Amino acid sequence: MKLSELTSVLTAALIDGEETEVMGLTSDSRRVKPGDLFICLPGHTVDGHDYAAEAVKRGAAALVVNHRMDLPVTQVIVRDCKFALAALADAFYGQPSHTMTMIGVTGTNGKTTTTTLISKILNDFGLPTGLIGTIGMTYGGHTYPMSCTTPDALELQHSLSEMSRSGTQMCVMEVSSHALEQGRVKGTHFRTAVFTNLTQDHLDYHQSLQEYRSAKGLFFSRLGNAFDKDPKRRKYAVLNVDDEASRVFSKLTAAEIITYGIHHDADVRASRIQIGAQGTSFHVETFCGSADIKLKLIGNFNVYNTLAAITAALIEGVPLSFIQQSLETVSGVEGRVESVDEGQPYSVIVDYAHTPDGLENVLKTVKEIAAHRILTVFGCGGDRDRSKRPVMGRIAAQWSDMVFITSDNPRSEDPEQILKDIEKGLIEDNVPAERYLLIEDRREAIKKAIEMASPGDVVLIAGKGHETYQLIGGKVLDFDDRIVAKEAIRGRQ
Ligand SMILES: CC(=O)N[C@H]1[C@@H](OP(=O)(O)OP(=O)(O)OC[C@H]2O[C@@H](n3ccc(=O)[nH]c3=O)[C@H](O)[C@@H]2O)O[C@H](CO)[C@@H](O)[C@@H]1O[C@H](C)C(=O)N[C@@H](C)C(=O)N[C@H](CCC(=O)O)C(=O)O
Ligand SMILES: Nc1ncnc2c1ncn2[C@@H]1O[C@H](COP(=O)(O)OP(=O)(O)OP(=O)(O)O)[C@@H](O)[C@H]1O
Ligand SMILES: N[C@H](CCC[C@H](N)C(=O)O)C(=O)O
Ligand SMILES: [Mg+2]
Repeated sequence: MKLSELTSVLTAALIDGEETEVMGLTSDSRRVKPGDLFICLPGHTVDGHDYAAEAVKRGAAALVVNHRMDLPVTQVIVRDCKFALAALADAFYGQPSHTMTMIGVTGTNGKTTTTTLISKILNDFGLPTGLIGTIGMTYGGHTYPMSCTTPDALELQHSLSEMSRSGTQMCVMEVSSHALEQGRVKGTHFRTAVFTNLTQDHLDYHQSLQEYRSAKGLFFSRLGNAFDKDPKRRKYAVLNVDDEASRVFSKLTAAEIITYGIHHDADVRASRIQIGAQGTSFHVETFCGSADIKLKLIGNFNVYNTLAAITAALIEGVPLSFIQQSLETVSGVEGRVESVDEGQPYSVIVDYAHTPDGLENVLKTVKEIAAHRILTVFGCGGDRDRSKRPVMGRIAAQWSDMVFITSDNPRSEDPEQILKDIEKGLIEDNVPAERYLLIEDRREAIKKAIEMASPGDVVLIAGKGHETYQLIGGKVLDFDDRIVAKEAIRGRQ
């Protein structure tokens, strides 16, 4: 593609240098191939401008910069390189989000679950639907790994173009607060933006809960308009009425607002909720009739995730009776309240709860189904929100009979210190020392919990869900809670 053709999407750009052919786009100097356009991004750790010379050495055909650099290549000078990246990626890959119907889901918890439910319903309905999120990217029956829950604009637009080329008509994706703040989804045209909930997380990155909420709010303020001559271009904001952040988001958006919830009046509202060890049932009243929903998923929080999915599917014109049937056949979401069953007389559940609210919700659910004691194994990620550690410690102790505090991706931090940060919450709450153990090695912690389980007990292993690794120092070690738990159960038998 000619540079001038590509940069025509940038209104206020100054081109300094000769016309050139652009073979590819990249914002990482280590990945530059001859003929690439290198976009210099100011990051949180380093500034991409400092790597422009390396990019040129590797054969970059031109640079996108926010100030002219003393380098012998054509330069596109823009005010905002991140905006330019999003606009150029969208144009270079042929505006793939315009060729598919895009549904995005944001919120602290429930994004993976809700996106999985929406894509299941739409695929069952015969609409080929792709999925992008924490577990990876799925379309056409294959799953591909992704770098982040929400990939950066380049990886995203490239992935969307592949998806679209394969005949995928719709795409459901998780939209993280990091992505919104960094403009990773700028240039992606969503029809529907879904909000699950907002509770504490990522306070390492966003300075306060207000800033975190503002980042989420960007999804709704950027969404677009409810009124368009073409019904396909109308925008919808699907909001959880029981979460107070929805009131803020409803004021930010020009899209049509459709609400769901349990405790307040909503367009899609659940009642008569029954939660059991085998599944959940509830009645739903919607703007398209009512139905009784039966799920194999357990937990009150999954009622919310399901209501969000029902609302998004109704917007796409899927009949409620069809949605009801499709939901009945959802077997579960990988690593979310997933049972590890080796025929043992106690239950073992692996879950991805890694926030205070997530942990409290899953523990409340376990409490409802546990015949006897609850033994919880969990930790907190290194290089992530430190303030959530004692809070999660307190919650774990409040809802469990025995707590095993252990490692969950310590990354560059000292694992022992993370365990101590969690323990502070238990000490402040005067939790007796015999009710918890600090075991740095996660394998040992899981083994110990399983050894201590009696018939009727539930061992909850939280935080890593579907993850198949443990990040320690700079190392990525193989680790899967489900496999380790199975080995421990078999070892005990
Ligand atoms: C905090 C955060 O989000 N960081 C992301 C950010 O990194 P950064 O700003 O530090 O980038 P940087 O290292 O300063 O580099 C700046 C620029 O220089 C370039 N560079 C850098 C070095 C070099 O040698 N050459 C070079 O060209 C880089 O490619 C980049 O373009 O931009 C990078 C490129 O897009 C991301 O990979 C990186 O995500 C890191 C890996 C990460 O861990 N992110 C997590 C926190 C995250 O995004 N999580 C959310 C999920 C959260 C949730 O909802 O639970 C997600 O969406 O996954
Ligand atoms: N609606 C919800 N409200 C509160 N907690 C939830 C909700 N849905 C799921 N959870 C809990 O949070 C955990 C993570 O769920 P899920 O993976 O769906 O969330 P996510 O938002 O995608 O997380 P991430 O930010 O890591 O991508 C689950 O294992 C469960 O314990
Ligand atoms: N998307 C979340 C996942 C956390 C999962 C947990 N296992 C951890 O590593 O902290 C994050 O990046 O903060
Ligand atoms: Mg997720």
